[in-house]
Amino acid sequence: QWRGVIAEYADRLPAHVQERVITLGEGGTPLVPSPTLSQRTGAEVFLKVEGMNPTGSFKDRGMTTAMSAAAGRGAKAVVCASTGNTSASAAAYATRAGMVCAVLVPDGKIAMGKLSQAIAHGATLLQVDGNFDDCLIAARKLAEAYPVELVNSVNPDRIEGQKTGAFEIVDALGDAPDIHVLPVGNAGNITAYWRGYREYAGLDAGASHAAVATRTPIMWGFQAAGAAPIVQGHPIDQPETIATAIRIGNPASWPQAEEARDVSGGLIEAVTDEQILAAHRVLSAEVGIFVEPASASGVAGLLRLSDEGRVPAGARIVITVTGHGLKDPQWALRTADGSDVVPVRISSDVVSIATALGLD
Ligand SMILES: Cc1ncc(COP(=O)(O)O)c(/C=C/C(=O)C(=O)O)c1O
Repeated sequence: QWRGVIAEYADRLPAHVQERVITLGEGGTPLVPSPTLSQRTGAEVFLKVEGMNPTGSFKDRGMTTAMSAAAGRGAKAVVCASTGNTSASAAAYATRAGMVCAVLVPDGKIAMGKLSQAIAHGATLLQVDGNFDDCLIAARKLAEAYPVELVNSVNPDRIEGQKTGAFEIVDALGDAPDIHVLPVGNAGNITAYWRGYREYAGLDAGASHAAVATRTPIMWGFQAAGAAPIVQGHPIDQPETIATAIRIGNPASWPQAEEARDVSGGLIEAVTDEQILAAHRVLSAEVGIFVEPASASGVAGLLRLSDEGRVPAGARIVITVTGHGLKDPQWALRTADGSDVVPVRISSDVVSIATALGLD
């Protein structure tokens, strides 16, 4: 029985998250080989399916540690800014911890699934007149001025929890992959994976443990073209993308993301909304995995680099797909040209149904 991220990796996590463990059984997510993407790219491609966490995204890895640390300090309330998944996760884990949860989200830019989760778990949700970056500034000021703990990925305990995704991949494959691919929004996750891979290779804080991996991977991060500050080299005041989870113009972990890119010999590039939606459809229609649009950004990037002949043949590649498709299901109900897919309405007689199914 998987015991959750803190119990499974206790010797690799700080003591202050272990005094009062708040867990919903997060982590231990599937690492699924993808013959479809392997054939398309000439590499050996695996998907780390983080939509299989308790609240449907990778955020749970960092929320168990951040909420446990807050509980250990006797906190009674937490706050976060969010494009949606952090708020869904914070609301669930705050409920588990018996704490009050306030979430600040960009007005009208949160996917319905995530909104319903935050409400279902009883969070106080404020739709702020501004974008995610404005929400994060407000949340940081609130936590400084009032007795509420900030659980965004600027909180180091979030990064500590999220690094366990890298541990699980090495534990499953026997070593680090050649290349790790993932979306980049606020850049906490690329920071966390890079930390996890380095520690498992016996570097940094991992130097006090026996190395599990013989190497670290090359890190490939992808931003949405309309929200690509790291790619452009400057903050984006009005970030725009249908991938609302990564609609972020001024990443909180910007320097750390650049360090992961540069030290690993990797890259951070942009993919268009069209490429993201095409990858989203490849995943659901050919691979069998349903993700929310932002989560397909890494697959979109890998497919583009493959088309450009930039994917090393035979490379072992892991792509983190970060959130479940149920978070933002509208994108499965639209065709490529944006028209709505309406399920066929039909009478109940079996002949009509057989005809509609092309069976007769
Ligand atoms: C599905 C999904 N995929 C990728 C990202 C980008 O990860 P980071 O680069 O670590 O920010 C997010 C981020 C969401 C939030 O930032 C939030 O929920 O406030 C996400 O929900």
